Amino acid sequence: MTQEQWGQLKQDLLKSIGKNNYTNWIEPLELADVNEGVATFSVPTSFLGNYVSQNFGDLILYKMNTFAPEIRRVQFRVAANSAARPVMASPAGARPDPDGAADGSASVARSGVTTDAGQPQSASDIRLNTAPLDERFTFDSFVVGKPNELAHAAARRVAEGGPVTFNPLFLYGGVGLGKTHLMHAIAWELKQRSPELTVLYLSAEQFMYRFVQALRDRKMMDFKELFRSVDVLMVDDVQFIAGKESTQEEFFHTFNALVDQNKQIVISGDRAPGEIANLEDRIKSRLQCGLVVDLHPTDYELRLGILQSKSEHYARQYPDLKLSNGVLEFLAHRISTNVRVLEGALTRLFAFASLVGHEITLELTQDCLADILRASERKVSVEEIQRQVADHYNIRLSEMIGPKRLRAFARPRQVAMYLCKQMTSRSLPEIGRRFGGRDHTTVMHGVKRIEELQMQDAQIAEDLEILRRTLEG
Ligand SMILES: Nc1ncnc2c1ncn2[C@@H]1O[C@H](COP(=O)(O)OP(=O)(O)OP(=O)(O)O)[C@@H](O)[C@H]1O
Repeated sequence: MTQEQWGQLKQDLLKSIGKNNYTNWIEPLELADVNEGVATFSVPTSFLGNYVSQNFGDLILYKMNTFAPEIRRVQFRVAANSAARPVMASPAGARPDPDGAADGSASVARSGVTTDAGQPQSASDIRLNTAPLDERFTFDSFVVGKPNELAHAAARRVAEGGPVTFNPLFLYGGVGLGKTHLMHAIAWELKQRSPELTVLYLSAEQFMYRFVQALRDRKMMDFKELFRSVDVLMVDDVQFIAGKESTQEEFFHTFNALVDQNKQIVISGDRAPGEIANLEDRIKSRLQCGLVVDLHPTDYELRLGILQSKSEHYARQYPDLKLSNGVLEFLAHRISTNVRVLEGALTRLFAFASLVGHEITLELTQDCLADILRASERKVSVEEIQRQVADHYNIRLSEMIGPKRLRAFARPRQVAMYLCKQMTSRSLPEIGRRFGGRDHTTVMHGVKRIEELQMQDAQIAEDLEILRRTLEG
């Protein structure tokens, strides 16, 4: 593998991974040596090497193999003239610079956002496994609704910078409701508005990992200096330190030192501070000193908003794909677990539809997401739907299921069929059977008719909304 070939390969990588990734991660690499099937790259910082190894290692190896099939492995070494020093001995070495700049300074990183992913190390010369902030997690991409509006407003307030009004900001909520997203959004915004600030974002697990490492390497002074010299400290998933006494102790001192200096702290947890078991009382009370805000479980409107926003993104990515009316509504109704699951469902749906080159219809959605839908299925039965709809329209159950085609019965019947299709995972033939043994094409026609009507007829749209809410309990 020659330097010239590596040059060509870099151009190839630029096309595959985009300019930003290329500039941040590939440009700083130098091909140092290829020996006995191992290609060694020299990197300016251990962070960069570790990140590239994890995220692009396979791709680089794959592409190298097109020139040099004998290469079996790629590895990354911190350049001898760079600071190949323990990360904690020199905080700047721990700086995962999203701009990809080589870091040669020995003081605490300024104008940078420092992040840690908290995974174990993968190479002996790389002390910390760090990761940049997720580019997707910004305020722009965060959809605001009733359940998260307070948390969002508080996060915005902190992200504006300026005098610290509440310290700490404590964000909590269940799995996948946007805590990490908001933390990253604050960090991005601060970085943009006040590049001179040092913002340190890390998980509580990573805090512990660094602490333990510092103890082991007798670098506690450096550790303390790093954590006490930041302008903004953000610690994700604080519940992790529960039950870990020495880490709690150190966290407590760090916390106090920063509050004394009037530095902003943002913490997230999976529950309110007072409810985290095995967390020292003095820490609980410190965490409650500022503003504690809750990300509530999503409601239908928020889920729909998030789906709409994400599907706009996919529409740009897959411009030829059509999305039928009612699909997003269906998903927002049926998947109420958390946003992560909702996002995963949409990603799979678009990827699948683009593979088969088919419009995203309700049928395709149900096929493609059968497992997710089953897992989050509400216990609404066809019978319950029929009963509720009959009640709503003041007709008898026997009239709804019976053979009469009078409009006064037929329309409620179609509404009920539509709701069965939306709210249960029953197939069209199954639904047909439960509506007096009707054919699946009759059900399909009914479902289509209601899909059209709800766009044109406000009364039908309202009926559907009321019925859904009642059925969801
Ligand atoms: N309001 C929202 N608008 C847009 N995307 C959201 C929203 N809430 C959550 N998400 C997305 O859902 C996914 C999960 O969110 P996030 O990782 O922030 O959850 P979390 O609360 O930190 O979960 P965990 O407790 O598992 O750490 C992310 O991809 C995030 O972008």
